Amino acid sequence: MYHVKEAFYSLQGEGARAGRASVFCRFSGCNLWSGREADRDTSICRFCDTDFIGSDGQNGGRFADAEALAAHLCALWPDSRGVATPYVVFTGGEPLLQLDPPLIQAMQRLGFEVAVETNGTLLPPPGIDWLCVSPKGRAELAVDGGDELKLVYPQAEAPPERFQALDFAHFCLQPMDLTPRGGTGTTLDACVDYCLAHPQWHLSLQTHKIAGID
Ligand SMILES: C[S@@+](CC[C@H](N)C(=O)[O-])C[C@H]1O[C@@H](n2cnc3c(N)ncnc32)[C@H](O)[C@@H]1O
Ligand SMILES: Nc1nc2[nH]cc(C(=O)O)c2c(=O)[nH]1
Ligand code: SF4
Ligand SMILES: [Mg+2]
Repeated sequence: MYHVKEAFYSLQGEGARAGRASVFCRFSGCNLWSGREADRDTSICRFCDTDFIGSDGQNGGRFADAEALAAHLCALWPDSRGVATPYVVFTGGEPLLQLDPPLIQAMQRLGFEVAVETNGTLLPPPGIDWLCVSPKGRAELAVDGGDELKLVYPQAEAPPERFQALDFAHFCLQPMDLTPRGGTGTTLDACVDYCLAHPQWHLSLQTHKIAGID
């Protein structure tokens, strides 16, 4: 059984593939935070901008098997008449608590490229087409390579230097949105300064928030 908080069609807002049309599947639950505000300040990950509790969001629900969830997600992709490869982004919550080879293969049989956004604490199943890892300072990293390392910056316990020699094709620095913790704005200026001083790192803005889309 897969537990899905919500699913929607939008543009990938972040990272090296920002701007690409994508079906998002947001799984319920995370291993680094319960999702309850009362637990935020004592959790391993404390800056999360996402509600991933339950399965009550848009197009959310519980799905008995990979075929049922794959068909549900496929129906969110527009008729692109073969000119654009369908793209699904599995996120959460922590998607690697639930994503398995049958679901990856079911999406690929339907013609989708499969992307994942993970906190990097769990080993990914085989077959993922685009792996984005976003390390969290208080959590041990279990993944040492992938397509994209997307670090939310700054995190006192996760300086970029710790990750720069890992086996990733893209290194992205993403400003921390401070509003989930009751602040205002983002840490954009600090990210700009770091990327200027360390050209290995590319700036990743959360462009969906700028565009006002999901
Ligand atoms: C909500 S997480 C879900 C996937 C996975 N649990 C993870 O952490 O990568 C999706 C992405 O949003 C990033 N993110 C979460 N809260 C953020 C914030 N306050 N500001 C900027 N990025 C944030 C995460 O680091 C991750 O790259
Ligand atoms: N548009 C959009 N792009 C995203 N990229 C990663 C997201 C996530 O929450 O994992 C996300 C999201 O929530 N919305
Ligand atoms: S690991 Fe990801 S989903 Fe979990 S609390 Fe942190 S940012 Fe949110
Ligand atoms: Mg998001």
